[in-house]
Amino acid sequence: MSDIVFISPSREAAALAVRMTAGQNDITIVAARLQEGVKAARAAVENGARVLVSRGFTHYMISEKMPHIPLVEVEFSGYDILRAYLEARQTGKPIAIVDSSAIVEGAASIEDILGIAEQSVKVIIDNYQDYTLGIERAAAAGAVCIVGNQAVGQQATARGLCGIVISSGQEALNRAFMTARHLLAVERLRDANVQQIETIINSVDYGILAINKEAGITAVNSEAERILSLARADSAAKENLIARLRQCMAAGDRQFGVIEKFAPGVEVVANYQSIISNGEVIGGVATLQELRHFQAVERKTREELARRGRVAKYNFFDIKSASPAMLTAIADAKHFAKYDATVLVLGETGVGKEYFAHAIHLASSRKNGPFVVVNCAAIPENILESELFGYTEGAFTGAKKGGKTGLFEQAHGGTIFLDEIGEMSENLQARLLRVLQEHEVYRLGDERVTPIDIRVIAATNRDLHEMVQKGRFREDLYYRLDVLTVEIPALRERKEDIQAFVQLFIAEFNAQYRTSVEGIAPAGLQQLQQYDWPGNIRELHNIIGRLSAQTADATISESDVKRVLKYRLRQPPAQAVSPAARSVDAAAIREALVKTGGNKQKAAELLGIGRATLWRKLKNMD
Ligand SMILES: Nc1ncnc2c1ncn2[C@@H]1O[C@H](COP(=O)(O)OP(=O)(O)OP(=O)(O)O)[C@@H](O)[C@H]1O
Repeated sequence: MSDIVFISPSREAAALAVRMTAGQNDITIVAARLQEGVKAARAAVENGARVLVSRGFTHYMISEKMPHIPLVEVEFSGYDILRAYLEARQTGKPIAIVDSSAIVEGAASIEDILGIAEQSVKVIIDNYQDYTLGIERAAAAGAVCIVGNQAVGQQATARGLCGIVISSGQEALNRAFMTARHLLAVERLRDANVQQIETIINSVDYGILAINKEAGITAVNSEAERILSLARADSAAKENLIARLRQCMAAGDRQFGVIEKFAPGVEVVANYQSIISNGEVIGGVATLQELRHFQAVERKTREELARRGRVAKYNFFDIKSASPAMLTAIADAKHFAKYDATVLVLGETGVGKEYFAHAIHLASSRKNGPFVVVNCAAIPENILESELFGYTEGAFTGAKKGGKTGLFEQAHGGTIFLDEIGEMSENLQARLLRVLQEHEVYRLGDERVTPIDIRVIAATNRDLHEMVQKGRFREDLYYRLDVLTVEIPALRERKEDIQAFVQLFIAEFNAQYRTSVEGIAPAGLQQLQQYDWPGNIRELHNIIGRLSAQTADATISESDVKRVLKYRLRQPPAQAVSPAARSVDAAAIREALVKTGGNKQKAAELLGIGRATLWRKLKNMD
């Protein structure tokens, strides 16, 4: 079956159409009239016909019974009527035309041309069932030769009159077929559009349900069907949804984020929106998403942030102490967390400044935002600048295609932790000051400013005040940073915490190394408490790691501890020493690097200092 089907009420027209379309297979011709014609039309559509063509009352009946199918009417042309009249005139009998108003009115001008207008009878019939009546009226008016459509012609002949059939000629059929082909092209275009829209609405991961002005559903995607089927009373949920949508349409507005309870345990976040065309509400569309989907997305976002190291891991629960100085620091930090202001964390290397930064972020209103850690000493200055501020494509040789978002921008809505702020170059200090003052950043190579909403937590083990006096740190930046200050005491000032850390770290390494160390001998603990801990908790952590790996027994003995501490580069001093004396000197660094074959990570561990601290010190060594 072709896409176009011509249901021809007349056999002659059907035969003509077959001749006309020979060699083309886009039109199928079926000869059938009236009820049979409708049946044939139905069968054609069932077999895939997209456009129908018909004529006269058969056309009229198909259009009545199948209003949604594109249907073209073969209209008689002036030639067709003229041909019928010429044939009628040849009989020499009184002529009448019996047909629909369009044909009868069209015939009037032809009668004028032929000069037979005066004597001919005109009968208009508006319903195909009226044609018998029409013929009788024509006969009563004295007509013998009856011109009309196929049904009229045949009926007149059957009544003993002379029936002349107006049959569609080539021109009328040509015109009808051209219109049908054009309609088919439009249909195909519409199919493609519908297909495209259907694919789009089915590819989104939320439900879409649209209705027209009369509340008839015009679109529903598979996700909407799935969500609706979750509600056991499926149709009730749908009714409810449509009622809500109609309310929204009546007001011509939209409602976003409405939580609807569809069924026990099934909550849906719905958005309702009116569809407005030419200032008139012509429908509405609802989008639906299960609440648990949002929760999953939020979880995924957090996981993604965690994967990229953009999430804080420690909170105040992880920072415990029995030392009064430390308890003060914790209380200060908890208090400051509530204010959305810059915090400066001071303390020697390895005291846990970063732990504090994590905890402050998680106790603040920004806890769900990103937490970005930047170690200003670990990254060379020019790289640090592009890392912090980002750059546009082509900003410098080697700039990544598409540019890069800076860490300040990545921290938007959250906190950026600038560790080792004392190591920042003057240029970067100036740029940071601007960020703190203006709350905006410029990417390298870009004129445009990007507003950002971040909280800065800065940390240093340097004496910033002294650096300001020596002109090595900007005074204005120092005063901006030194507002909410937390000072973390060194481990040697809180020896009461050593035992708890030892237990904590033993458990950590047991899990990591699959060992089963149970504890430490009191004399061993005493040794640890006498040690100076220049590398603070980080150093203690490393020492316990080594002891856990080396100890063969369940308990770490005094001699184990002594042996490990003996290998420390600096022996524990008898009493507290000045900060200058505590610092790891250049000779010790060289020795550590020699011992570790130049491995900086291992050298830092051996020295009990952070890797970043080692890099910084190396930078300052000649
Ligand atoms: N509260 C704590 N609980 C457990 N371990 C801790 C704690 N605080 C610090 N540590 C240990 O000490 C190490 C150093 O901590 P952190 O990085 O926070 O110190 P820091 O003061 O920022 O050091 P640096 O100045 O060298 O950057 C951590 O990796 C961890 O092993």
